[in-house]
Amino acid sequence: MLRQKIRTEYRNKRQALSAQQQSTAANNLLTTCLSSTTLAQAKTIACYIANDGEIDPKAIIEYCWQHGKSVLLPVLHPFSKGHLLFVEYHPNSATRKNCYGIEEPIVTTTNLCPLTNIQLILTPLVAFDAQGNRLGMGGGYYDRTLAPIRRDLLSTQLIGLAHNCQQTDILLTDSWDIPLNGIATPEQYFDVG
Ligand SMILES: Nc1nc2c(c(=O)[nH]1)N(C=O)[C@@H](CNc1ccc(C(=O)N[C@@H](CCC(=O)O)C(=O)O)cc1)CN2
Ligand SMILES: Nc1ncnc2c1ncn2[C@@H]1O[C@H](COP(=O)(O)OP(=O)(O)OP(=O)(O)O)[C@@H](O)[C@H]1O
Repeated sequence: MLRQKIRTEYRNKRQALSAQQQSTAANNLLTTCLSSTTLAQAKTIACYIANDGEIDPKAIIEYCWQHGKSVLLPVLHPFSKGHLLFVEYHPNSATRKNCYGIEEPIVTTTNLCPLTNIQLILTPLVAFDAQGNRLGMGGGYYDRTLAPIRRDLLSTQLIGLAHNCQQTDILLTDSWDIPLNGIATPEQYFDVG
Protein backbone atom coordinates (compact mmCIF):
# COMPACT_ATOMS: atom_id res chain seq x y z
CA MET A 1 0.00 0.00 0.00
CA LEU A 2 1.39 3.39 -1.06
CA ARG A 3 0.50 5.13 2.22
CA GLN A 4 2.52 2.59 4.19
CA LYS A 5 5.51 2.95 1.85
CA ILE A 6 5.51 6.75 2.26
CA ARG A 7 5.13 6.32 6.03
CA THR A 8 8.20 4.08 6.26
CA GLU A 9 10.25 6.37 4.00
CA TYR A 10 9.46 9.52 6.01
CA ARG A 11 9.84 7.84 9.40
CA ASN A 12 13.32 6.77 8.28
CA LYS A 13 14.16 10.35 7.23
CA ARG A 14 13.29 11.88 10.58
CA GLN A 15 14.94 9.04 12.54
CA ALA A 16 18.17 9.67 10.61
CA LEU A 17 18.55 13.22 11.96
CA SER A 18 21.44 13.66 14.43
CA ALA A 19 20.97 14.90 18.00
CA GLN A 20 22.55 18.19 16.89
CA GLN A 21 20.12 18.55 13.94
CA GLN A 22 17.18 17.70 16.23
CA SER A 23 18.22 20.29 18.76
CA THR A 24 18.72 23.08 16.18
CA ALA A 25 15.39 22.20 14.54
CA ALA A 26 13.54 22.31 17.87
CA ASN A 27 14.95 25.77 18.71
CA ASN A 28 14.11 27.20 15.28
CA LEU A 29 10.61 25.70 15.41
CA LEU A 30 9.61 27.98 18.29
CA THR A 31 10.71 31.03 16.26
CA THR A 32 8.55 29.91 13.31
CA CYS A 33 5.55 29.27 15.55
CA LEU A 34 5.85 32.72 17.10
CA SER A 35 5.75 34.29 13.63
CA SER A 36 2.15 33.05 13.28
CA THR A 37 -0.49 34.90 15.29
CA THR A 38 -2.34 31.63 15.96
CA LEU A 39 -0.01 30.50 18.77
CA ALA A 40 0.19 33.97 20.33
CA GLN A 41 -3.61 34.24 20.46
CA ALA A 42 -4.54 30.71 21.59
CA LYS A 43 -4.92 30.19 25.32
CA THR A 44 -5.60 26.45 25.34
CA ILE A 45 -3.12 24.47 23.26
CA ALA A 46 -2.71 20.73 22.76
CA CYS A 47 0.80 19.53 21.95
CA TYR A 48 2.67 16.19 22.18
CA ILE A 49 5.81 14.59 23.62
CA ALA A 50 8.29 13.82 20.81
CA ASN A 51 8.78 10.20 19.76
CA ASP A 52 10.36 8.33 16.82
CA GLY A 53 12.43 11.30 15.53
CA GLU A 54 9.50 13.75 15.58
CA ILE A 55 10.40 17.41 15.90
CA ASP A 56 10.54 18.21 19.61
CA PRO A 57 7.98 20.82 20.73
CA LYS A 58 9.43 21.10 24.28
CA ALA A 59 10.41 24.78 23.77
CA ILE A 60 6.84 25.55 22.63
CA ILE A 61 5.42 23.86 25.72
CA GLU A 62 7.79 25.87 27.95
CA TYR A 63 6.80 29.06 26.13
CA CYS A 64 3.11 28.29 26.70
CA TRP A 65 3.67 27.65 30.42
CA GLN A 66 5.64 30.89 30.76
CA HIS A 67 2.86 32.83 29.05
CA GLY A 68 0.02 31.43 31.17
CA LYS A 69 -1.39 29.23 28.41
CA SER A 70 -2.98 25.93 29.24
CA VAL A 71 -1.12 22.93 27.73
CA LEU A 72 -2.78 19.59 26.96
CA LEU A 73 -1.37 16.28 25.79
CA PRO A 74 -3.04 13.42 23.93
CA VAL A 75 -3.76 10.27 25.94
CA LEU A 76 -4.91 6.99 24.36
CA HIS A 77 -8.58 6.64 25.28
CA PRO A 78 -8.92 3.82 27.86
CA PHE A 79 -12.29 2.55 26.50
CA SER A 80 -12.95 4.06 23.09
CA LYS A 81 -10.38 2.26 20.93
CA GLY A 82 -8.58 4.43 18.37
CA HIS A 83 -9.61 7.71 20.03
CA LEU A 84 -7.62 10.23 22.06
CA LEU A 85 -8.42 12.21 25.19
CA PHE A 86 -6.76 15.56 25.82
CA VAL A 87 -5.42 15.98 29.34
CA GLU A 88 -3.90 18.98 31.16
CA TYR A 89 -0.11 18.96 31.37
CA HIS A 90 1.88 20.95 33.98
CA PRO A 91 5.62 20.95 34.81
CA ASN A 92 4.94 18.54 37.69
CA SER A 93 2.25 16.33 36.10
CA ALA A 94 2.43 12.62 36.86
CA THR A 95 3.05 10.71 33.60
CA ARG A 96 3.44 7.13 32.40
CA LYS A 97 4.37 5.44 29.13
CA ASN A 98 1.53 4.29 26.86
CA CYS A 99 1.65 1.09 24.78
CA TYR A 100 3.76 2.86 22.10
CA GLY A 101 6.30 3.99 24.72
CA ILE A 102 5.12 7.62 24.53
CA GLU A 103 4.93 9.55 27.81
CA GLU A 104 1.36 10.68 28.68
CA PRO A 105 -0.22 12.31 31.76
CA ILE A 106 -2.25 10.11 34.08
CA VAL A 107 -5.98 10.81 33.67
CA THR A 108 -7.78 11.97 36.82
CA THR A 109 -11.32 13.16 37.46
CA THR A 110 -10.20 16.79 37.15
CA ASN A 111 -7.62 17.03 34.35
CA LEU A 112 -9.65 16.08 31.25
CA CYS A 113 -10.28 18.82 28.69
CA PRO A 114 -13.21 18.59 26.26
CA LEU A 115 -12.31 19.13 22.59
CA THR A 116 -14.65 22.12 22.46
CA ASN A 117 -12.35 23.98 24.90
CA ILE A 118 -9.18 23.54 22.83
CA GLN A 119 -8.30 26.49 20.59
CA LEU A 120 -5.21 25.07 18.91
CA ILE A 121 -3.93 21.53 18.39
CA LEU A 122 -0.27 21.13 17.39
CA THR A 123 -0.11 17.69 15.82
CA PRO A 124 2.79 15.36 15.21
CA LEU A 125 3.00 13.98 11.68
CA VAL A 126 5.06 11.65 9.51
CA ALA A 127 4.67 13.56 6.21
CA PHE A 128 2.82 16.64 4.98
CA ASP A 129 2.27 18.59 1.77
CA ALA A 130 1.94 22.35 1.22
CA GLN A 131 -1.86 21.93 0.82
CA GLY A 132 -2.17 20.94 4.49
CA ASN A 133 -2.61 17.20 4.02
CA ARG A 134 -1.18 15.13 6.83
CA LEU A 135 0.05 11.53 7.09
CA GLY A 136 0.34 10.25 10.66
CA MET A 137 1.60 7.04 12.27
CA GLY A 138 -1.33 5.05 10.86
CA GLY A 139 -3.47 4.56 13.95
CA GLY A 140 -6.09 7.04 12.76
CA TYR A 141 -6.14 8.50 16.31
CA TYR A 142 -6.13 12.18 15.34
CA ASP A 143 -8.49 11.61 12.39
CA ARG A 144 -11.07 9.81 14.54
CA THR A 145 -10.83 12.18 17.50
CA LEU A 146 -10.95 15.31 15.38
CA ALA A 147 -13.78 14.18 13.07
CA PRO A 148 -16.09 16.90 14.54
CA ILE A 149 -13.71 19.52 13.07
CA ARG A 150 -14.08 17.98 9.63
CA ARG A 151 -17.84 18.33 9.95
CA ASP A 152 -17.36 22.01 10.90
CA LEU A 153 -18.72 21.37 14.39
CA LEU A 154 -15.64 22.89 16.02
CA SER A 155 -13.46 25.89 15.25
CA THR A 156 -10.29 24.37 16.76
CA GLN A 157 -7.22 25.28 14.67
CA LEU A 158 -4.88 22.46 13.62
CA ILE A 159 -1.21 23.09 12.98
CA GLY A 160 1.21 20.30 12.14
CA LEU A 161 4.79 20.46 13.43
CA ALA A 162 7.47 18.93 11.24
CA HIS A 163 11.08 18.82 10.12
CA ASN A 164 11.68 20.27 6.64
CA CYS A 165 12.53 16.77 5.36
CA GLN A 166 8.96 15.63 6.09
CA GLN A 167 7.49 17.70 3.25
CA THR A 168 6.22 15.64 0.28
CA ASP A 169 4.95 16.71 -3.12
CA ILE A 170 1.28 15.84 -2.93
CA LEU A 171 -0.22 13.37 -0.46
CA LEU A 172 -3.18 11.29 -1.57
CA THR A 173 -6.01 11.78 0.89
CA ASP A 174 -8.78 9.61 2.27
CA SER A 175 -12.29 10.78 3.15
CA TRP A 176 -11.54 10.71 6.89
CA ASP A 177 -8.30 12.76 6.72
CA ILE A 178 -8.51 16.05 8.61
CA PRO A 179 -6.73 18.82 6.72
CA LEU A 180 -4.38 21.08 8.68
CA ASN A 181 -4.79 24.88 8.87
CA GLY A 182 -1.03 25.28 8.82
CA ILE A 183 2.32 23.53 9.13
CA ALA A 184 5.29 24.90 11.05
CA THR A 185 8.82 23.70 10.24
CA PRO A 186 12.13 25.13 11.53
CA GLU A 187 12.39 27.09 8.26
CA GLN A 188 8.91 28.32 7.46
CA TYR A 189 5.24 28.53 8.26
CA PHE A 190 2.79 27.22 5.65
CA ASP A 191 -0.55 28.96 6.09
CA VAL A 192 -3.23 26.87 4.40
CA GLY A 193 -6.25 28.63 5.85
N1 LIG B 1 4.38 11.96 19.92
C1 LIG B 1 3.26 11.43 19.50
N2 LIG B 1 2.26 11.22 20.36
C2 LIG B 1 1.11 10.66 19.91
C3 LIG B 1 0.94 10.30 18.54
C4 LIG B 1 2.02 10.53 17.65
O1 LIG B 1 1.97 10.24 16.44
N3 LIG B 1 3.16 11.09 18.18
N4 LIG B 1 -0.24 9.75 18.13
C5 LIG B 1 -0.76 9.85 16.84
O2 LIG B 1 -1.63 9.17 16.46
C6 LIG B 1 -1.03 9.04 19.14
C7 LIG B 1 -0.41 7.68 19.36
N5 LIG B 1 -0.44 6.95 18.13
C8 LIG B 1 0.54 6.13 17.66
C9 LIG B 1 0.20 5.23 16.69
C10 LIG B 1 1.12 4.32 16.24
C11 LIG B 1 2.41 4.32 16.75
C12 LIG B 1 3.40 3.30 16.27
O3 LIG B 1 4.54 3.33 16.67
N6 LIG B 1 2.97 2.34 15.43
C13 LIG B 1 3.64 1.28 14.82
C14 LIG B 1 4.30 1.60 13.51
C15 LIG B 1 3.40 2.28 12.53
C16 LIG B 1 3.75 2.05 11.09
O4 LIG B 1 4.79 2.51 10.58
O5 LIG B 1 2.93 1.40 10.41
C17 LIG B 1 4.57 0.61 15.79
O6 LIG B 1 4.03 0.20 16.84
O7 LIG B 1 5.78 0.47 15.55
C18 LIG B 1 2.76 5.25 17.69
C19 LIG B 1 1.82 6.16 18.14
C20 LIG B 1 -1.11 9.86 20.40
N7 LIG B 1 0.17 10.36 20.80
N1 LIG C 1 -13.07 9.23 11.44
C1 LIG C 1 -12.76 7.93 11.36
N2 LIG C 1 -13.69 6.98 11.65
C2 LIG C 1 -13.38 5.69 11.57
N3 LIG C 1 -12.18 5.21 11.21
C3 LIG C 1 -11.22 6.06 10.92
C4 LIG C 1 -11.45 7.48 10.98
N4 LIG C 1 -10.30 8.08 10.66
C5 LIG C 1 -9.40 7.12 10.40
N5 LIG C 1 -9.94 5.90 10.55
C6 LIG C 1 -9.24 4.60 10.33
O1 LIG C 1 -7.92 4.68 10.85
C7 LIG C 1 -7.00 4.03 9.96
C8 LIG C 1 -5.71 4.81 9.92
O2 LIG C 1 -5.92 6.06 9.28
P1 LIG C 1 -4.72 6.92 8.69
O3 LIG C 1 -3.77 6.05 7.92
O4 LIG C 1 -5.29 8.11 7.99
O5 LIG C 1 -4.02 7.36 10.07
P2 LIG C 1 -2.97 8.50 10.35
O6 LIG C 1 -3.53 9.84 10.01
O7 LIG C 1 -1.72 8.14 9.65
O8 LIG C 1 -2.78 8.33 11.93
P3 LIG C 1 -2.95 9.35 13.16
O9 LIG C 1 -4.19 10.16 12.92
O10 LIG C 1 -3.06 8.46 14.34
O11 LIG C 1 -1.72 10.16 13.22
C9 LIG C 1 -7.67 3.94 8.61
O12 LIG C 1 -7.51 2.65 8.11
C10 LIG C 1 -9.12 4.28 8.86
O13 LIG C 1 -9.92 3.15 8.58
